[in-house]
Amino acid sequence: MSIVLQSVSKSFGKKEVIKDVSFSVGKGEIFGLLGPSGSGKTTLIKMIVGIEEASIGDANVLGVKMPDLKSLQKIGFMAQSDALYGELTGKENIAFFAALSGLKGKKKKERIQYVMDLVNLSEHASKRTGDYSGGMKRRLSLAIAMLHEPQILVLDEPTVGIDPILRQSIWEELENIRRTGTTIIVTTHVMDEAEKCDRIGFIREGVLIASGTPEQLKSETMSHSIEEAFLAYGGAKQ
Ligand SMILES: Nc1ncnc2c1ncn2[C@@H]1O[C@H](COP(=O)(O)OP(=O)(O)OP(=O)(O)O)[C@@H](O)[C@H]1O
Repeated sequence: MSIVLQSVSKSFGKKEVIKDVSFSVGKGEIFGLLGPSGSGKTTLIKMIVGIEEASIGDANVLGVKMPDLKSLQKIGFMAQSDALYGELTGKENIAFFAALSGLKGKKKKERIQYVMDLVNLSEHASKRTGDYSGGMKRRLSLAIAMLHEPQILVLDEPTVGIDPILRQSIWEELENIRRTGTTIIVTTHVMDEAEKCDRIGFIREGVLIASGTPEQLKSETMSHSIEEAFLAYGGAKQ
């Protein structure tokens, strides 16, 4: 298993925002965390990346208990807001992050070209990112998260603010990345995106109320859609 959460709880002060959550994600799997705003999705993935530490329980990534600095090499993280330098071009931004991750010379050049092609940004590489559209910025952030060939890709709402056509293209990119054996965990509150995941976890008020393949979750609740299934498990309206 690439990611294993065992009875993880997280409190901020007296407020427990994650309550006894357990799930695991296998190599090459796309796992979606679905739940309304404030349900705890970001906090869960921050514990997987090691930005937050579980108050109780263990978050393990590739067999190592997080947080663990060395494991960061193996994880690509795309946060909810894009951390780009608006004055720099797409290529300069990506070269900056490539240098930070220790890539050099020919390998660096090759990786930059590869990830820029993967997210369809090569022809915009010389434009200032300050002039990029929201979707282009998200795609550049995705390219940056993938630069160092991470075994695990953690994406917090990668398609928020992106139109349906671009969203489709990002999902096609995720499929391509997964085919290379990369494990992907993604948060969303878009129901039709959840259908594209191999398995989904429904989160409500810090509790994992159900998990399984989209088909399982729908058939167990005799639902026609993921949204219906979410409501049937007791999830709140989006
Ligand atoms: N550093 C923090 N200190 C205190 N409370 C926090 C902190 N981070 C998150 N929370 C609280 O934890 C709860 C879960 O937040 P979280 O950001 O994980 O939700 P989310 O499901 O990712 O929401 P969204 O979809 O809006 O990003 C919220 O009530 C939030 O206010």
